Amino acid sequence: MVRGLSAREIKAIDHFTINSIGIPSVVLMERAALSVTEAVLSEYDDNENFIVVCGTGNNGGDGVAIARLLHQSGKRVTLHVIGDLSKASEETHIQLIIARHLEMTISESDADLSEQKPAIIIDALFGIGLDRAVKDPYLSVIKAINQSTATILAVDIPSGLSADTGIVYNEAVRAKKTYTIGFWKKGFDNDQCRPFTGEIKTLAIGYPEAKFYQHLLESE
Ligand SMILES: NC(=O)C1=CN([C@@H]2O[C@H](COP(=O)(O)OP(=O)(O)OC[C@H]3O[C@@H](n4cnc5c(N)ncnc54)[C@H](O)[C@@H]3O)[C@@H](O)[C@H]2O)[C@@H](O)CC1
Ligand SMILES: [K+]
Repeated sequence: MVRGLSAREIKAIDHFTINSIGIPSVVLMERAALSVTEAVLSEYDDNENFIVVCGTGNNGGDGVAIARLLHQSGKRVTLHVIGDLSKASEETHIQLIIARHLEMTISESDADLSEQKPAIIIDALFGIGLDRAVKDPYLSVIKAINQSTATILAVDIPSGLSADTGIVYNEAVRAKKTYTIGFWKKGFDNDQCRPFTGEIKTLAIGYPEAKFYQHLLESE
């Protein structure tokens, strides 16, 4: 079994893939979105309503792209973006422009998160960039997600969980299933994270084979 990687190792592989191999960041993001959307539709295609809850980092960017792809496949998609949009990453900013051009409505509040009867909520608030306890507005959104009756699916890692330790800082999304991007996270080996990750599926998104990035991995 391939060992789980730390957030630092994955970020180094991302940087190497983008800057030394030459696969643009938004291409990786689009491939991540395509892989998650395909996996979600293969399992939950009979669902009509989706709520995608996004942060402003690249995990959020994955989420905006997933929302757009679900929208284009004819699903009813409500897209929430939580946080200061002016601080959105470059890739997430691009995804938001695309979504707006496709006339998707983008809600910046989490008001109707629990009222609506969404069949599925997709958690794209935080990914491997989470490095501290979550505060409002994210904290109340995570609680609202966990209180909903929806099926909860996490993008890359359930928001609130440390990718390195598998431990919850203070609150985390309790997902039924986690679609993790590219690599198994070191924290997933900690069984305490199972109530938050649910079943984990690792999705390939075109990272180079291990021989190209072996030199970036911390020694065992
Ligand atoms: N091109 C790329 O680099 C790719 C990135 N991917 C996605 O990008 C994610 C990593 O994205 P980012 O590194 O932008 O980080 P995240 O999107 O995980 O987090 C966003 C930002 O939140 C801040 N933050 C951390 N803890 C916080 C807290 N408790 N409260 C408020 N803000 C907090 C950090 O500054 C972090 O940059 C992965 O999990 C994955 O989903 C994938 O799409 C693969 C390709
Ligand atoms: K997430």
